[in-house]
Amino acid sequence: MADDDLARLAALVRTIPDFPQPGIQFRDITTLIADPHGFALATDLLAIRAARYRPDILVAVEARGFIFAAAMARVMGLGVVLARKPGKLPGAAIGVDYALEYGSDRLEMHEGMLSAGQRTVLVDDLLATGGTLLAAAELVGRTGAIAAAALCVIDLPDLGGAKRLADAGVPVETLIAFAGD
Ligand SMILES: O=P(O)(O)OC[C@H]1O[C@H](OP(=O)(O)OP(=O)(O)O)[C@H](O)[C@@H]1O
Ligand SMILES: Nc1ncnc2[nH]cnc12
Repeated sequence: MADDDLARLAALVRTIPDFPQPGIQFRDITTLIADPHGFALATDLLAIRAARYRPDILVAVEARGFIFAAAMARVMGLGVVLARKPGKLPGAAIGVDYALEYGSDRLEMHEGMLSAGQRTVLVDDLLATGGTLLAAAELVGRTGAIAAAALCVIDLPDLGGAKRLADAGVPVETLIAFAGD
């Protein structure tokens, strides 16, 4: 993977200060998603890395994780299980509450979507504190399936998410990082 490619991806992410609250540098990936070359490049690089973990299925985190996971799944010939924000899933679901860089939230997954021993790769757009992906990994673990890795486009390394996930036994791979916020 060329450094130029990664620099191109980083340049497509827009930074919006003080959103959603003062002091947060919001890394807006919508500008990368809207760029056809940037989106294809990010998706292809994530799919190549995800394949190394030999997943049977991808687990996508709402909302922007859905976009990347869907495109990766097409490249990889896999399906996608959705980890959704509360109250969205129509069937019986399991849920995990978690803390965010700002506030708190909950992820839910339909029961019966994963089976014991199945290998999953978790997909989201951005890793900050790691709370969201830890919650997704906990949901996967409750089903008996394996969270083999987590893949994101962006890492905010100052918030320590990669270490929290590694400590929980889930290696994280990211394409680009923004530090010093
Ligand atoms: O590593 P963490 O500290 O958990 O933060 C990362 C999460 O934050 C963002 O989503 P957000 O919670 O803003 O929700 P949204 O995708 O529904 O907008 C991002 O898309 C990740 O899912
Ligand atoms: N700084 C940030 N930018 C974009 N998404 C985020 N999710 C959590 N922290 C974020």
